[in-house]
Amino acid sequence: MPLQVQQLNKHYHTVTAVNNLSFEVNQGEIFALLGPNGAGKSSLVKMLVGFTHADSGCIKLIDGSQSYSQIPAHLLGYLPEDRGLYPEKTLKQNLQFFSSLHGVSNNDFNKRCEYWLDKFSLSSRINDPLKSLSKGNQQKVQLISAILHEPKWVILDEPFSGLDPINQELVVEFLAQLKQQGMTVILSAHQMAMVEKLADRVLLLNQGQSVLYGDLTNILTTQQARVIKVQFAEPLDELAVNELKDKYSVEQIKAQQLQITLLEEQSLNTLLPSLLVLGDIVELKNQAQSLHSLYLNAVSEHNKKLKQGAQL
Ligand SMILES: Nc1ncnc2c1ncn2[C@@H]1O[C@H](COP(=O)(O)OP(=O)(O)OP(=O)(O)O)[C@@H](O)[C@H]1O
Repeated sequence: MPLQVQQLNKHYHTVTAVNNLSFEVNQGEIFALLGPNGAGKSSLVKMLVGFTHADSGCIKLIDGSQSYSQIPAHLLGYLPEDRGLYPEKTLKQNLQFFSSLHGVSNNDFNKRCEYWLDKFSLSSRINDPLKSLSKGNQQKVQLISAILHEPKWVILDEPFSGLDPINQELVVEFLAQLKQQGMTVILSAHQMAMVEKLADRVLLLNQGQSVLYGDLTNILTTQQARVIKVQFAEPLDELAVNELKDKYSVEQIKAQQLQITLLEEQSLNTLLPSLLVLGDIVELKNQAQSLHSLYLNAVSEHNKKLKQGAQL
């Protein structure tokens, strides 16, 4: 396992940014860090790249026979939260500067620069000052600057931010291509539709804690089995529905239709008798879940648990 994070903690004064976090990133995968604003994603990324240090816990990266306590600069391509290129310099000068820091030869630089600028439809702007580009196009140049040296590990903090849907799709292709070339990609993002297309595995953070973690396809399939849509023959009695709401997470979609999300400790077997009391069932089926709705549910459940814990 090339990257292992164990029981990591990071505090800023009274704020716990990362709370007892453990996870692993497999070589060659696209690993998505998700979570609401302030969940701790950037704090975690800064520790992974060695910009800040954990208060406790450990990070272990294995590369061949070497072991590191962060992702070392020579293996890393990094798109930081605070973007930092030189606005007065041309696209080529910016890209050349970052490549030279990593010792990329002129020949390799020219080939890769031409290739990626073409991919992002920026070839005609190569000699323009960066500041003359739109914000989104500047972001694309910054993405290219992070990978021109073809690092083994790529960490991208919000690569989709500020991009229109067409350019978001281009970044999806860009990331898929990095994976194809054998790079391991860790990205933080708020665009669940993009993450769903791309990510092999995800870690959803809320208030510094892990809320969902694992293989994305498995998570979506498991969750689909937990969300049940039930169609009744007759409109439902309000009091009876409220009683069901005391025991289950229930959303009344129409007068004759409910959607129930089962918690981990609940099952369809125990739910069924409570449903039959409500009336005749016409149809009962699993509801496909998007990562977006899964994210909202998981964060909301976690916030409820934290609130209940605080009240005890
Ligand atoms: N340098 C700092 N000093 C004090 N508090 C900080 C610092 N950096 C982060 N925090 C706090 O740590 C928590 C986690 O912040 P972080 O930036 O890691 O979240 P995030 O998930 O990256 O958020 P976003 O999606 O908005 O970028 C927040 O409460 C934030 O205010």
